[in-house]
Amino acid sequence: MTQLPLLALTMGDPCGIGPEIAAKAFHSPKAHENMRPLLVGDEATMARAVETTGVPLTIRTVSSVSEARFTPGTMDLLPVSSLAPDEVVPGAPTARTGQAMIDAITRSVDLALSGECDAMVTGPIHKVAMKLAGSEFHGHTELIASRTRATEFAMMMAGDRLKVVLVTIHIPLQEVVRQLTPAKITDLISLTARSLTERFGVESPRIGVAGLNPHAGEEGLFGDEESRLIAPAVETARALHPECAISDPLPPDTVFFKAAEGHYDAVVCMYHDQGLIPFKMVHFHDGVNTTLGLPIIRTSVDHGTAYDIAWKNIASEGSLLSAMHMAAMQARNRIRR
Ligand SMILES: NC(=O)C1=CN([C@@H]2O[C@H](COP(=O)(O)OP(=O)(O)OC[C@H]3O[C@@H](n4cnc5c(N)ncnc54)[C@H](O)[C@@H]3O)[C@@H](O)[C@H]2O)C=CC1
Ligand SMILES: NCC(=O)COP(=O)(O)O
Repeated sequence: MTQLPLLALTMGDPCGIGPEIAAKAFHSPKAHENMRPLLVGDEATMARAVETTGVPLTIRTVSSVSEARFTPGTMDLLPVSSLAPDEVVPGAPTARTGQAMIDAITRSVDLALSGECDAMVTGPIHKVAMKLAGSEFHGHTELIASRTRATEFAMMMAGDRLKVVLVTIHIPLQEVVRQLTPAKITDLISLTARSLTERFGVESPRIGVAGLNPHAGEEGLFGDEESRLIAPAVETARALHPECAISDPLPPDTVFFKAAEGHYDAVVCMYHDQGLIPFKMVHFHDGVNTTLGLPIIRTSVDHGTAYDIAWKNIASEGSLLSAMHMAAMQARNRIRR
């Protein structure tokens, strides 16, 4: 990469806060520090977002990436949909608004796969809107993995103090134990180790592994998943990654504060909220969601569509700016290696 990393940003669900935070982020001087952002989305929706937020930003539509100029004060926008203003009602997604947000994602994936951009950064989408548009996928992670033909992928939530990676993602709690296997846990630890090195530049990763049960099972008194599933997975992962320090299954109530104090580069978590509750307590306004294991770089905001405050000019663009900077950082690390 001879130039600054080029990022394709999706506007997210038009009925949520995505367009507003994109307008605010593009207006921020931080959006042009060491990167070149291009918005992929809907022109009329973005024009309304600029008006709603009151940011002095000129929208410049382009028909290809090569036409973008990346001038501060200007948003280069590659249109992929043409929603009429009255089609976008805050908090009320339709099949058409859902399709518009999906089209922005798929176009950005294709730009990243073809090398026309160096990374993609996604705005928040609503899972119901995906369903209304007829998508078979629950969220970005599954859609992007399918389009890039990735078979081994994972959700990492990343911030300066805490990084968590999830063995299981969007499934009911009662399914979690059924879906945990030593092979799945080993693969996830292994993907975390490789990604910390390749994407984050950590040469000898220190990985904390959370247990599942209170007190990590308390020697079998409160459950045996630690000894039966997690400890064997850790042993295999240690043999595969002698360069890493991988913990035993640790009590989940203390592993996160130790990680936030710098003892671990990432914590492997057994289920969604085990990782996301401590993560959002620490990093709600600057945290990033990034997908590991893809052939492209993808980061995202850590929050959702916030329908309750959509189009009210309240939403913070902090997480989106962090996601942009993390995408640029990963793109630079990939080139360096
Ligand atoms: N990256 C993505 O696309 C994500 C999408 N989602 C999806 O978003 C939808 C709504 O999810 P919820 O659980 O309601 O979470 P949410 O993050 O949309 O909202 C939770 C609370 O945080 C507030 N909030 C969220 N983002 C904010 C921001 N930037 N500034 C200020 N306040 C903010 C909201 O107003 C609300 O009170 C769901 O469909 C969920 O699956 C959730 C997380 C990430
Ligand atoms: N809890 C994170 C979340 O729901 C985001 O999912 P995705 O759209 O990034 O797959």
